[in-house]
Amino acid sequence: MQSFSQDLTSRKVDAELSQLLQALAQISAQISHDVRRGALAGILGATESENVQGETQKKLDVIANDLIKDGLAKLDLVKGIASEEEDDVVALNPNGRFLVSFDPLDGSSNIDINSLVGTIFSILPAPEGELTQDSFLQPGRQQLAAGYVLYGPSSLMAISTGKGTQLYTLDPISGDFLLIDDAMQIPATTQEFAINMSNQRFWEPAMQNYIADLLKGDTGVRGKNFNMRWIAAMVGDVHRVLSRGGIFTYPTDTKNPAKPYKLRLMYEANPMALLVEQAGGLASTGYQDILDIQPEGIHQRVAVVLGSRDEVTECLKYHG
Ligand SMILES: O=P(O)(O)OC[C@H]1O[C@](O)(COP(=O)(O)O)[C@@H](O)[C@@H]1O
Ligand SMILES: [Mg+2]
Ligand SMILES: [Mg+2]
Repeated sequence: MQSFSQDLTSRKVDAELSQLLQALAQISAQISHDVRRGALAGILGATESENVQGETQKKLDVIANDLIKDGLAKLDLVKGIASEEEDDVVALNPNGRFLVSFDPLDGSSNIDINSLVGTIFSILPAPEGELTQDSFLQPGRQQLAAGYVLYGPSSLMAISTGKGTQLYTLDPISGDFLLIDDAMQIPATTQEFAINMSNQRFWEPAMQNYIADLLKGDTGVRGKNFNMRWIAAMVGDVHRVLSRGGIFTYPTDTKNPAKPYKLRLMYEANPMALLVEQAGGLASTGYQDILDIQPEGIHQRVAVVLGSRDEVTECLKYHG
């Protein structure tokens, strides 16, 4: 099996981008090690602080954030970072070629129940001049690379540098990620959907009608039965979609009018959209391809509908 670094070389990935991706892989291996030790590594439970989005930070949110921030600071390649757990952008090397946005720990509510969590990241080219939030506000199509690491029964890493989506598994003995799928492909059709059904009454009519037709199964217009899954960690739900197909959505809702969307564009939706598109799937807000959105803020939230091409297309018909 090829190691991650061998695979990047054989794909002719730019040497510095490759170095940055390998650093992210190494840091993730460290996070994986801490996740695996659980209570023994002192990672469980909450801190006394909140992030800029008003969410209580879990200890592992902060530990993972600091591991990534400190690891990237050592590299000299990164001009700045934007993280779910940092209010503002953090400047690193003024001459760095890259910007990295990341969700250090996705699925925070799963940590204390020993369920799936992961890390999601997105790499953009660094514009000239002083680093500000504006430096990051580039549409997702500009991403040079994106990936996630899923800390599950085994730790897996999915990466795209814009030429397909590759999957690697962590060998916990050597600490290396090894290539296990060099071209992930999402089946175009599916009978599986993922949505937080408890928000049903708050969705807009388009989503209400689409899900209602899935629930009618072979007695309704879809003429087939659907199964439902919800891991409550986007990284786990998207990994399932990449592995065996499906549709995953966190749609617009009116539960909290000040917060109509849940998922963050820069470090959740954009990187996942690149991985999904590069594996033959679609990623939309319901009205626009996620990768075409012109971002307006580093912590901006968006509606997300992604997965199997034909099923996402079906869902988009309801949106008009
Ligand atoms: O609590 P809900 O409504 O099930 O939401 C789950 C969603 O929230 C998230 O956990 C948000 O991510 P964070 O844990 O990084 O804040 C997504 O990964 C997931 O899809
Ligand atoms: Mg998240
Ligand atoms: Mg998070």
